[in-house]
Amino acid sequence: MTPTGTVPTVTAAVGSRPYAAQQPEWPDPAQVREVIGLLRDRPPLVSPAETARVRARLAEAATGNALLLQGGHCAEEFGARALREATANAGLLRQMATVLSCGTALPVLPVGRMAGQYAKPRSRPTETREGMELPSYRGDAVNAAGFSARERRPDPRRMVTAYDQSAEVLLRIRAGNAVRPDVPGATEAAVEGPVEDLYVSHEALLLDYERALVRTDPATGGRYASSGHLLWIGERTRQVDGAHVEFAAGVDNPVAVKVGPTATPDELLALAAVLDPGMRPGRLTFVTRMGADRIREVLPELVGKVSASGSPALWVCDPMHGNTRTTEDGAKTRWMSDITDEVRAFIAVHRAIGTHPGGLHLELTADDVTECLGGSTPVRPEDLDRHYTSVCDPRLNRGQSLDLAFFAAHLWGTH
Ligand SMILES: O=C[C@H](O)[C@H](O)COP(=O)(O)O
Ligand SMILES: C=C(OP(=O)(O)O)C(=O)O
Ligand SMILES: [Mn+2]
Repeated sequence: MTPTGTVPTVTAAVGSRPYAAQQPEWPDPAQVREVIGLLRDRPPLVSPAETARVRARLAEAATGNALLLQGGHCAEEFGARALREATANAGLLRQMATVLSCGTALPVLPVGRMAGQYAKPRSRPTETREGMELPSYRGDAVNAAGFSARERRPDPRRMVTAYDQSAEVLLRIRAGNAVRPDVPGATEAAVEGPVEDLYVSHEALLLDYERALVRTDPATGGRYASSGHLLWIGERTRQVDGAHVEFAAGVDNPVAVKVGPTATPDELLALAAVLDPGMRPGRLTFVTRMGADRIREVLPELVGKVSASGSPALWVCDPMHGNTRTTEDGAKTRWMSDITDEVRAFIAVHRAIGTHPGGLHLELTADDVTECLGGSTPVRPEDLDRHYTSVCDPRLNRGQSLDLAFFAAHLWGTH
């Protein structure tokens, strides 16, 4: 197996507007304008009060008094099956949060990669199979995963479906927040306990969609992104002078930035200055995704210099994206041993510096998939094609997710 590397895209300014990396090539600009108009008229998916609540909870994590548990699909899909999965995944995240909270004696904020995770950055603009070259799949908000010219053609009307599907997912999550059916023994009275309401997050990648859903907070007059509570900027679009950072700087939501092993302290200091000039705990999260083989070498200097600058950024570990490997058959996978090793190193680095290891960011599903390898009921290389359904990156299945929650609870509690 070979490691799958990532290289941040180089930006180039176009006119006075910052360059937006990783955007689809929409075939019909008039249709894009029409869709943007439709989205501008839709009600907000999340309220400013909810986003402010998430920010306050993240501020507690940033000051060492809570943890963030972010998780869900790499790429959500449209359709009824995905809605059932969203309910199951929300239940799994709540269970994991309970495990982590009991093991660490800290409140754990569960945040789904859900209700908006429909756009994907890709390493290559096209994909070639058996001599046929087509545009890469960029998430259900852009095109379809099937390998035909019709399915891969970017269709802006999919952004309206992304909005509608997000609204459906949110309905289910809100219902779960009210009754919490998936936490064993949970009753209305137990809601006071370690399980928090679940909120939603996604990568703010598709700027036509995100910009169309920016709303004004009637209480403050501020601008906020109404597409999700917590938005993040990916490793491939985190250029400090790029359009994604400009977008995030212009909204009041809590924002996160993915940070890979090629990041420099100066890049993170510049991002902190642009995204969190007021140094307000809860506003900015750095999600580090270094890879088990690089984290010990790369993370200490980044954390050391950013925290020495006075930035109150929350630090969270994504042990998935630096540990992707491709099998000889071309399937992307990840080993539980690499994932747990990166989490262990993440905690050790923060403990050594005296900063707070503030949580986890995971790709997972409650379904019994065979996409990541290992675990207490191990998935073996020969199992991979038995139930591999991800349209993008390999996810932990239910058992592997719970394994990781128990492992992390133990590590956080003892290190
Ligand atoms: O999360 C998704 C992937 O890491 C990202 O889209 C890159 O995947 P790719 O290398 O298959 O394009
Ligand atoms: C693309 C992703 O991550 P990253 O930007 O860290 O590569 C992702 O979270 O699916
Ligand atoms: Mn992914």
